[in-house]
Amino acid sequence: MDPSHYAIPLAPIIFFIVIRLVFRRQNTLRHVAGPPSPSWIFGHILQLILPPQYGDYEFRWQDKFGPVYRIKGCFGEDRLLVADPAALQYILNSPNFERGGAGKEHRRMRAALNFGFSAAAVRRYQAVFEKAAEMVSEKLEGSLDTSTNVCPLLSLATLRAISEACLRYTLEDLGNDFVANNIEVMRLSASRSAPQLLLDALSLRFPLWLLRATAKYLPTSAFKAMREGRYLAENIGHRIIRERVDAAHRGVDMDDDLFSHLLDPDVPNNMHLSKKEVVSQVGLLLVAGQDTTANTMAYALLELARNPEFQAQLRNEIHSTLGTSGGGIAYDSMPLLNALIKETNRFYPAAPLLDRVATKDTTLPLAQPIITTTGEQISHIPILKGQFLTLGIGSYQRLKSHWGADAHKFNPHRWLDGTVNRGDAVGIGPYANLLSFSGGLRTCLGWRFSILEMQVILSHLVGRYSFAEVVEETIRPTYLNNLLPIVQSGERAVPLYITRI
Ligand code: HEM
Repeated sequence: MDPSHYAIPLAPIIFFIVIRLVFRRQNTLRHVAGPPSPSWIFGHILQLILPPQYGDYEFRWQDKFGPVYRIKGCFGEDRLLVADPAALQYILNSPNFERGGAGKEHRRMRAALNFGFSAAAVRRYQAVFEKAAEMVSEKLEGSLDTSTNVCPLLSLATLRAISEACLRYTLEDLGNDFVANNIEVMRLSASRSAPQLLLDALSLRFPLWLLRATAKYLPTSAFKAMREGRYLAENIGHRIIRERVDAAHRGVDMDDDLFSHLLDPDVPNNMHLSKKEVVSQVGLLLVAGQDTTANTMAYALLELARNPEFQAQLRNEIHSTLGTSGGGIAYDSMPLLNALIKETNRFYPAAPLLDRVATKDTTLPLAQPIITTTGEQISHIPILKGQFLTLGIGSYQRLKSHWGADAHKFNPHRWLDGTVNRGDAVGIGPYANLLSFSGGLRTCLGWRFSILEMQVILSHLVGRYSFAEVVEETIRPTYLNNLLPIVQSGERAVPLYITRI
């Protein structure tokens, strides 16, 4: 690729960064301890985002400096890496920190979308998840007793589940172009080139509007596939609107469907979305809910393959529960299944790093005081408006103080033997004191959806098949927008030997 292709889109970004650096205020983080910076241009960003395996540096820094420390962003910028539970709790629940996007608009969108993600709404999707699980097992039948990459199958299942539950569309309704492009986006997300990764690292620093404007013109294949994906998702959005409006005119009852609700003229004003906003929700839902859940399930199957004893115990639990349930399965009452799902979310959070920027001067409370480089012990850190913070969700979920001395080990038993139920943890996040689904004002809307989907699909698969590791493959959890399982070839894959029970 000719480097001049990047020059035009990068010029405004560099200009923006230089202006910010020139006009920055006195740094309140200068006495917070942290690792020495390896480079002025990249700071710690490459070590944080692109280590050989996710967490290689981050977890060592946490051991040395504690759950809050200073790192360098690009071009000498100071950033705070935060994994302290009280500080995370404060940031996630405070309007003084944003991720981008207007607060009021965001609250309105959440209120509108929440209709499709309440506990009652999600219970109604169980049959959809069961059909998605059936689809995976039908496809597996063709590749038993050989090494099979479960990632694409699980991605197709989660795409199908969101589409059927939220849009009332089958995969065929989404169209071949959409499904083929979706597979391409998934493939490219695991094989981005160094300039694309650098751009990602840089993009943490500039506002969303500038990123969007720039991304429009980037000539890389990943951005092209993403643009195509957005275009196709918008077409689906327009089609949904046409069909729902038409159905409403014909007096057809759309039966509590999310998108009919979003388009209902009688919904209260504070939840009303314009047609343009409704269209944009289609792409958001398909992207937010597909690979996050698919990768989490792939990691769960991988860990079961590594631990045949736990796998056999879980299979017994599944068989005995399915045998006695008479159809209405109480997934929440299956201790081993839920311990597996919790531990997988703890160990492999789909979004291990989240970024926030302070919208006001404020003070960050700490659960665990820190010693500054001047030897002072502090339990609060002043934060200036405009300060970037990186929320170390992955690091928080490895705190020995919270999860036990073996926090760096995958061990579902910690959820069964009382290690994490001592009651001294700060109540944080929507699920099991984990922050995999974020928390506070931007808590994942689909967390209940995702948990039930995983419960249904994993118990269906583990009940029918046995999973074994492909020993010659090394799988590296790698942070490429999502925590992806990457094999030696650079592909996103969890290859497993699968046999019928
Ligand atoms: C294992 C599965 C999942 C994980 C780990 C996950 C994680 C997350 C995280 C961390 C965020 C917040 C990002 C931030 O604070 O910057 C988020 C937001 C969101 N998620 Fe999920 N998610 C999962 C599944 C789903 C599913 C299945 C759906 C929908 C069907 C969904 C829909 C959303 C939406 C709409 C938002 C935006 C919420 C907002 O901005 O207020 N997610 N998710």
